[in-house]
Amino acid sequence: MTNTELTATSTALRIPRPASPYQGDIARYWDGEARPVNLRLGDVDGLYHHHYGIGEVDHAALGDPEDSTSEKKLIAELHRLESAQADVLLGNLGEIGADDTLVDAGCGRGGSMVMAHQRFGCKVEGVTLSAKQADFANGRAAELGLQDHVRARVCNMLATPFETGSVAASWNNESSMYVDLHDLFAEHSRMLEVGGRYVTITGCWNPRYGQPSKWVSQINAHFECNIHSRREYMRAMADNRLVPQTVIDLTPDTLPYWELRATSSLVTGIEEAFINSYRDGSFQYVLIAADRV
Ligand SMILES: C[S@@+](CC[C@H](N)C(=O)[O-])C[C@H]1O[C@@H](n2cnc3c(N)ncnc32)[C@H](O)[C@@H]1O
Ligand SMILES: CC(C)=CCC/C(C)=C/COP(=O)(O)OP(=O)(O)O
Ligand SMILES: [Mg+2]
Repeated sequence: MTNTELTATSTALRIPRPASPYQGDIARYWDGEARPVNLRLGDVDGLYHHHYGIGEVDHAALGDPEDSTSEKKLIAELHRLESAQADVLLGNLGEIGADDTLVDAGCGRGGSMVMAHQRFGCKVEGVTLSAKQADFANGRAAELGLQDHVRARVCNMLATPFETGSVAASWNNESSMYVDLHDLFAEHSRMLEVGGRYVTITGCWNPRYGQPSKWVSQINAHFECNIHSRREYMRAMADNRLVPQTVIDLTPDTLPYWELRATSSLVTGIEEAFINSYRDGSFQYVLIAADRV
């Protein structure tokens, strides 16, 4: 059964059959996801993210914690830090023209895709396992009048429909912990043009710690994902003609986001695991930008 064959029950919706039982679980997970920490932040300006934030907290913007508007200000500040994260990723894609095509692998509700189009004026194609997310992202694109430039579809990022060598730049924003990295980078390498750019922002376990810590295991269980080590990223890129140009340890930049989030009413229970693993060095938040050679 290939990725493009359709299930009997979902033919009307043209949803491809998941490539594995695991991918079926992940599709169901994201179809059912509706955490206020994601929806209320997205409601701030209509950019819906499923990634975390970076940068210094603007304490002046938070105002007086006793004030009746303090929760609203806190939500706006967390959202600003999440959009700042996407801005940093997009800033590492290199020179992108309006005629280029970009691919967001594991696009979620599409916030980064809209930001990419607004920044470069180009076409942005996203893939997600979740039909609900793809519908949501396409709905937002239509509301913004961007349906000709921003499109999400239900598709396995390991077997995309994009032509070989047709993509100027592609990325994974907190979505590479759901797949085998060799398979993932082989597919990015295939779709990217020679000289094209690949960028990921991801959490990875630190080989210096030894093995995944209990906090990393807790994050894996919480999201049903499988966090890779930093070494695995480097090896799998090297094996697939992706040569790192920039590696940034964003761990110190993401801690303020987590410390702020831990004080909000929108906590989900996973904050302690991120804060402790970033502090004990067992887990790192990194950006890797690589050229397709
Ligand atoms: C944590 S969310 C990140 C969403 C988005 N990148 C963002 O920054 O808002 C993870 C995403 O990866 C997607 N995903 C996981 N495995 C996938 C696969 N094999 N193919 C396509 N998408 C996948 C999920 O459907 C989900 O949209
Ligand atoms: C850095 C790592 C390990 C990320 C794991 C992938 C993931 C679930 C990201 C955030 O999604 P989300 O925005 O839906 O999560 P939350 O509800 O916690 O904000
Ligand atoms: Mg979130």
